[in-house]
Amino acid sequence: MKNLLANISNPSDLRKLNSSELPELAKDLRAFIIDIVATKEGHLGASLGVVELTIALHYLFDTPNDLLVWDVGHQAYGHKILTDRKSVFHTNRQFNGIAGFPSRQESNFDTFGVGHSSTSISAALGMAIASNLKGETEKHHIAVIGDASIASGMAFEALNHAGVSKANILIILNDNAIGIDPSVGALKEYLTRVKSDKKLAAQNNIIKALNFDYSGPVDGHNLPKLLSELERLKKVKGPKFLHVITTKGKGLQKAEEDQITYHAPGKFDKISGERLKKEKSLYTKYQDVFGKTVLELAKKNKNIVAITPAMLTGSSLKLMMQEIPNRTFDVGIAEQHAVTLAAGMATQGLVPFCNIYSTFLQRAYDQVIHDVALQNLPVIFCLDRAGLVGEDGATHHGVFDIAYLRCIPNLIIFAPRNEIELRNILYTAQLGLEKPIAIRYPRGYGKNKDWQQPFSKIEIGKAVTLKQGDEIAILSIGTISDSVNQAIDLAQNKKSLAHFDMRFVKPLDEELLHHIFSNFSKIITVEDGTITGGFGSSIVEYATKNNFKNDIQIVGVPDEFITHGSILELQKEVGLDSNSLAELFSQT
Ligand SMILES: Cc1ncc(C[n+]2csc(CCOP(=O)(O)OP(=O)(O)O)c2C)c(N)n1
Ligand SMILES: CC(=O)[C@@H](O)[C@H](O)COP(=O)(O)O
Ligand SMILES: [Mg+2]
Repeated sequence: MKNLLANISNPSDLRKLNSSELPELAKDLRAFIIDIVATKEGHLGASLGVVELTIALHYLFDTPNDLLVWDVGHQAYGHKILTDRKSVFHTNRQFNGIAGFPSRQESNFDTFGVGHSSTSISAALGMAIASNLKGETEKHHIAVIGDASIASGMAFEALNHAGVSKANILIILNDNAIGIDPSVGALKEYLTRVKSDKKLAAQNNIIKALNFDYSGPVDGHNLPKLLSELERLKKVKGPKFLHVITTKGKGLQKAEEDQITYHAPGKFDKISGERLKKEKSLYTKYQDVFGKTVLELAKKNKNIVAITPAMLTGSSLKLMMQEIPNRTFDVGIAEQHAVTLAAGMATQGLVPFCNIYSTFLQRAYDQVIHDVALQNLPVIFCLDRAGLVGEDGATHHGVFDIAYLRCIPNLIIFAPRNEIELRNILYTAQLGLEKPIAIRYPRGYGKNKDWQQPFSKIEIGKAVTLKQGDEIAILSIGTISDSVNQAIDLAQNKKSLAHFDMRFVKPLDEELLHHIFSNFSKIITVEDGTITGGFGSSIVEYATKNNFKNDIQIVGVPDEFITHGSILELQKEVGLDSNSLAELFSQT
């Protein structure tokens, strides 16, 4: 059997095929995705689910002139392969390779940069309005959005606008009933009903009520049906909505059966789909330190509640969901709601642990300020994936949180040096701080086997001395202190280096700082967040305010967006690995 994909580099090649050949092409495309992701890793299930839809869209529409926007973009591997990137797809998400998400820098087929969800309808609507204003009335604008992503506030805001816009926009809802974890909420229940009750789709249809030409549900794996419905919609002007039903992981049995794991399964056998066994780590992931500790605390403190916006597995709050479901809330992709929900709970004496990846809290900034900090409500923000996250790249690095949180009054900011510190600050926070606190910790594993020690209370605003010295003071924050420790050992430096783990970005340990500034001529700050406005900046502010003239050097993430690659590669790139730090300390 000939491989149809072999002769296809871009949609112009694709459009030369007879439509009857497309199901065969779908098989080839799936096999290609599976083949590469099996060894190179990445997001799998979402792309497998939209293979037919991807082919149909590029076959029928005049991409890149017609504008196709993918929501999140983790499902766009097929799109990348069919748009000039087949030969480099093996570099997906790797350092110096192509990005894991659509990126305008990478291709003109990638009309909009994504990674965070629920932006596609707004972006496509903006493009459609621009086309109207330019008189390009025949242009098509298509947003492909998943069932979890469409439940987010931003997507609702865009639907509300699009429905009265008369813009030539087609919204395709790719409904597979799951996000990373199973989709939640009333919209999910409505969509489930629509799928089983065609009358409901035709009559009491909430999308129709918002002025869209609604069609569906359509089987998203049936190419002839998809093509004929898309052909029809191409001729309809104004806002249109196509409801497509797909199976996440389609075509790889294991991925269909275990959709949560196969969202991003790591390496697997491309034939059986079986995940390759990794050597079991002796250590625990920070997310599990959080998940296990919060569960332990919640068993004792009945006021504890926990919230996740759609990252039940990633945050490890699934542990608490399994045992205490009535106090664990997966609110879907709704970071803004998650924060204000926590604020409301706190007004009533509950103790909310609001777990949000550092990068996704960016979306709920006003809620943190206006709903939590301004009212001084004791919400406990747990910011997972802080620092460089690796292969997800620029859209996902949690490097801005220190800078964007540090300027907010009332907020305590803590970065644990290790698992024990994380455990103890979670314990301390639920004892009652009468203030909000943000606790930031990284992606991946810790380094202590026996972190499950008896709880001990952490004094707010108290730093610790990790190494005495008397010439250069190194001030670090969070888990980067490990690299600093190693660097101190490696440094070829005659000078005596002291190391302080400041722990709290806010409030700073001013007593210790006074001692440091009075006794060391040179101070180096090290953090895995942005240099601009971050922890180091807070030390410079302290020095200025107190009239200290010491030499201060800030080491951290430079003022640019950091690419994708392994965390170590990226640390090397920005000078935060132990060798780079050792070199710096040696030259000082
Ligand atoms: C603002 C934001 N919050 C959370 C995420 C993490 N995330 C990535 S994909 C995903 C699930 C998306 O589900 P859906 O839209 O249904 O697409 P599917 O994976 O099913 O194709 C989530 C929660 C994100 N990318 N952006
Ligand atoms: C696409 C997306 O936003 C998520 O799937 C993200 O990649 C999850 O990151 P973790 O693997 O760190 O949970
Ligand atoms: Mg989905």
